[in-house]
Amino acid sequence: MIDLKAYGLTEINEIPDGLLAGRVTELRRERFTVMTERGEVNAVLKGAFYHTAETRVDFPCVGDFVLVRYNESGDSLIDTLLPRRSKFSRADYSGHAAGFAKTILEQVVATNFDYVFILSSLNLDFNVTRIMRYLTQARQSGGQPVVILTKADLVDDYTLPLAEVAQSMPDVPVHAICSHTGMGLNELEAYLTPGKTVVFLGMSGVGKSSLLNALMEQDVMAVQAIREIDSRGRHTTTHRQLFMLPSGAMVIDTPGMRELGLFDADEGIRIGFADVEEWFTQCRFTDCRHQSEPGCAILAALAKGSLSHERWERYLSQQNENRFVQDKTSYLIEKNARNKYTAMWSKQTRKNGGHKR
Ligand SMILES: Nc1nc2c(ncn2[C@@H]2O[C@H](COP(=O)(O)OP(=O)(O)OP(=O)(O)O)[C@@H](O)[C@H]2O)c(=O)[nH]1
Ligand SMILES: [Zn+2]
Repeated sequence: MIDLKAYGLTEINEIPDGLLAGRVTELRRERFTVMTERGEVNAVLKGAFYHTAETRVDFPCVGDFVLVRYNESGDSLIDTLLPRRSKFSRADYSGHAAGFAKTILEQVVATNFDYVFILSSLNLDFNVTRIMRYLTQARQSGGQPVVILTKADLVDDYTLPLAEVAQSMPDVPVHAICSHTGMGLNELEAYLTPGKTVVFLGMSGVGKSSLLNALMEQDVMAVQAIREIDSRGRHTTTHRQLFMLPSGAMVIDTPGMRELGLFDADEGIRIGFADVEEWFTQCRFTDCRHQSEPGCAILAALAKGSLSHERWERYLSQQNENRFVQDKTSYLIEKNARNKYTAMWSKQTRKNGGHKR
């Protein structure tokens, strides 16, 4: 018998006959893995979910507590979604579920977590404003925010950024860690107690997989460098989405949670490149692609030298990854613009005898 308290189930009213309480540990398409007191079961939703759900918000996701009708010889049936104490959701434009949902505006990506670890890297792109924006998001989710400054080994002195965060958000705990050496991980033990659940929020590359691996004491997630080499995708070792740590705490890591980080990266770019985006307001056409349009303020600024080529290129490439996640069409338009621009510029550079202007 598995005690579901270990999985974070706190209170439960009387369970109707024939049903078992459980927690969703994995979700792929419409197939669920649910941990129950009888162990892990495969489950699908009972039909009523599809008939009565207004939006996908009403569908169970990873982290949810549910009641299942246990089936010994096949799929169990998820009968009831229990109330959530916290959740993260994202806008969903996929339309996959259009057949049974009227409006798909929100897709829940993780629920019933106790802590939101806001990860931010101490090297290059350390940015307190961005951390504050994540903090707002974390507070709205219902989880308790904790700021984690990663890659402490890459800076000479992390006490300054640490103090800066502490001063800007006095009521939020902040810790500096290094997942490679294990430095600072002991400070996280206070949160990672049995039955507690954590989610990680933060931009791509801040070290979410690395921290998860360090806490799991084994490689359950491929970190970026490895991923590029074997190109087999993110989940090389396991497809688990709710991880039980050796400490008895759990980490929810769903693709949707990772996308939240990317969405926010867009705002980070907007702030970091406000000077570039300022030019857009001066283009003659509001839908200017800044390629060859007449009256394009970007092209004019580039020609005059009031906007440097390097900065424009950096802006375009930073938009890149983020766009791809948000909207594949605009990503392709952007990519096209970038290629054209690079080709044009290198032609020009060659004309100038190899010197970039
Ligand atoms: N020096 C140093 N590098 C680190 C540390 N943690 C992570 N990294 C490196 O940072 C890169 C990104 O790490 P990941 O753990 O894949 O980052 P992520 O947040 O999971 O990225 P996404 O999967 O894109 O969301 C990798 O090259 C890691 O080796 C650290 O503590 N110190
Ligand atoms: Zn323009």
